[in-house]
Amino acid sequence: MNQRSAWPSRGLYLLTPDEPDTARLLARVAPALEAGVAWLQYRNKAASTILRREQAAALLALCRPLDVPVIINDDWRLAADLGADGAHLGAEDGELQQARAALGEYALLGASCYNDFARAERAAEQGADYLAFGAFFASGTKPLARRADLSLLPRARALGRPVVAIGGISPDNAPLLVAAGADLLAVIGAVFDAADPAAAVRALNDSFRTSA
Ligand SMILES: Cc1ncc(COP(=O)(O)OP(=O)(O)O)c(N)n1
Ligand SMILES: Cc1ncsc1CCOP(=O)(O)O
Ligand SMILES: [Mg+2]
Repeated sequence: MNQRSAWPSRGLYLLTPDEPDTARLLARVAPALEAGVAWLQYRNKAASTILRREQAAALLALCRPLDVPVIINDDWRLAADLGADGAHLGAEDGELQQARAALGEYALLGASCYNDFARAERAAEQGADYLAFGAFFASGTKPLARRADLSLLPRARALGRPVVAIGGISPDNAPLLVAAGADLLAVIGAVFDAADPAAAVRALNDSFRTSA
């Protein structure tokens, strides 16, 4: 798509749930997008290679007209093949420099930094566009996720990249994270398990207005 500087660097970073049915995935994501999402990550830890390709392509088609960037979790090769807007790499997901070479200078590349500031410094040096920390709270989606301390967020701002917080984020605890320095809140369950996902998106977005 276009230049990453054109995308917002503050707001809700919505991650998809492990939804096996592509039509239903789109039907679940669309109202959330309407309610206001800064970035979307395609994440499906249960899908086959074929299904991930189908779902990622379908989400790209949905998001393009809305100018919402689509970032592919785990698999920068799939992101490159589909011309997605970026990729998110954790500790097991390959090298940032290889992803950059494949995806180009305008791709949004994210790195999981867990609770590890030194890892964030290295990721920034290696070209990550944003740095993700967490889990800050108990996550129903990923119960065994490493936990992170809130004190990382103000420190991470010094690295000069958007700071993403993840893990058990809800409208109740979101203002804490924003006040501590998170630029983007990465969320799955609080939106997709909510009775009214669009209302949950609006409530999460409110935390950027109520916090300093
Ligand atoms: C924005 C964001 N932050 C962290 C993660 C977690 O990445 P990873 O540690 O590779 O774990 P999985 O998501 O692959 O289970 C993420 N996906 N997005
Ligand atoms: C992928 C990931 N990494 C740390 S927690 C988590 C899951 C986030 O989902 P939820 O918002 O439902 O806790
Ligand atoms: Mg991963």
